[in-house]
Amino acid sequence: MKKRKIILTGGGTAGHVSLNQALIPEIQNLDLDVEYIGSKNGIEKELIRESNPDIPYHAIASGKLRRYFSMKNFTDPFRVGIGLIQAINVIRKTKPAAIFSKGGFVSVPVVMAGKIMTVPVIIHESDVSPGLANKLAMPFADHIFTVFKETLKYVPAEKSTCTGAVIRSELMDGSAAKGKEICYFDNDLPVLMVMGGSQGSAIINQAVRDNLKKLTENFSIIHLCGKGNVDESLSQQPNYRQFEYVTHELSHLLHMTDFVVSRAGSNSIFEFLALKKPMLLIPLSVQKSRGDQLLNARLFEQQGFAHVMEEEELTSESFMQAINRLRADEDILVDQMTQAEPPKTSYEMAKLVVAHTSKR
Ligand SMILES: CC(=O)N[C@H]1[C@@H](OP(=O)(O)OP(=O)(O)OC[C@H]2O[C@@H](n3ccc(=O)[nH]c3=O)[C@H](O)[C@@H]2O)O[C@H](CO)[C@@H](O)[C@@H]1O
Repeated sequence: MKKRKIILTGGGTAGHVSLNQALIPEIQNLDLDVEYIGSKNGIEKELIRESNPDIPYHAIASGKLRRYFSMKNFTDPFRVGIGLIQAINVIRKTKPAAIFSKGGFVSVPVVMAGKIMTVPVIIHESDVSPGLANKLAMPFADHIFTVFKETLKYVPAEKSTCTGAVIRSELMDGSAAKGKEICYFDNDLPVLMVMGGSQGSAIINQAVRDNLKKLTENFSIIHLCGKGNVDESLSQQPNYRQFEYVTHELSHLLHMTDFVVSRAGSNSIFEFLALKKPMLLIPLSVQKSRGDQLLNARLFEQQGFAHVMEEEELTSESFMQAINRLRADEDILVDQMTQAEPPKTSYEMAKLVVAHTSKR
């Protein structure tokens, strides 16, 4: 008998893809097929091809929805229109039982196409405040899942559920010994991981490199610095390893990590929470974003899971002070994190998604 199928969509940054990557094998285990709609050149194409090469990937045209002036603002609506027609064609051919959208610009025409073709649409919002793409998609959605309960005040309550965070199961199964093999650190210093979100953060990279001598006297540093941001002149620096972006290695690196400095993207911070890593969060500022990371970070701080430093407060000196304070508060932070509600597994989340599919 032909299996029912779910179309997943989402892209632009890894934060809009990583949940989908985790859900794909679980949905397959629940005996449904999965196909993906993403953009032609976005990070989702690369990530899905690498983690789930067995599923069909349909590339559609997508336009960015900018809040600022750009000449592309005049051409991108046409691209969104083309994307909509392409998504309708994919849905017509594949006849999915549901569409699950993780957000990002490419997901908007897919969600609209789902509504037009009367396919149940579920959207997922990871941040406290919904992103622009999800805001546009909400009227077309049958159901909305949120990670934070605080998000329920920004979304239509009658069709929304707070599910809590979902953690990729492989992240829980890392090995510190394998992490040590990857980094070949030759000391017993505590390990500090620096992650500037999936794309790296110029301002955090600078703060680390400005303080590298002092930092490496006290820590071994794993620096996830983003594509194109490796500084080759530092490749021989003792106790310091740089990576543009890591995939399957991440679980091992996290298991050997004692402290984290990070942006405050929703997926990352819940991963650190699940693994009980004391974290210093430096969220993207309101000047550069809608302020979603600031809200995520402040909620973590209020619950005693994290320390927060705003970009505007970041100097070489304040950075070192904040790291020393993080180290001093290790036990208090770990204790609070131990009391946090455990995250959902990808399997539990996949079951929730499948429960919203149609019978066709
Ligand atoms: C600039 C921007 O738009 N940022 C948004 C984006 O962030 P971003 O894409 O950085 O998203 P998150 O921090 O939520 O997730 C990043 C994911 O990438 C993974 N990872 C990261 C580095 C690495 O080397 N390897 C790796 O696997 C992390 O483990 C995590 O699962 O989506 C988040 C979730 O909607 C938002 O909160 C952010 O505001």
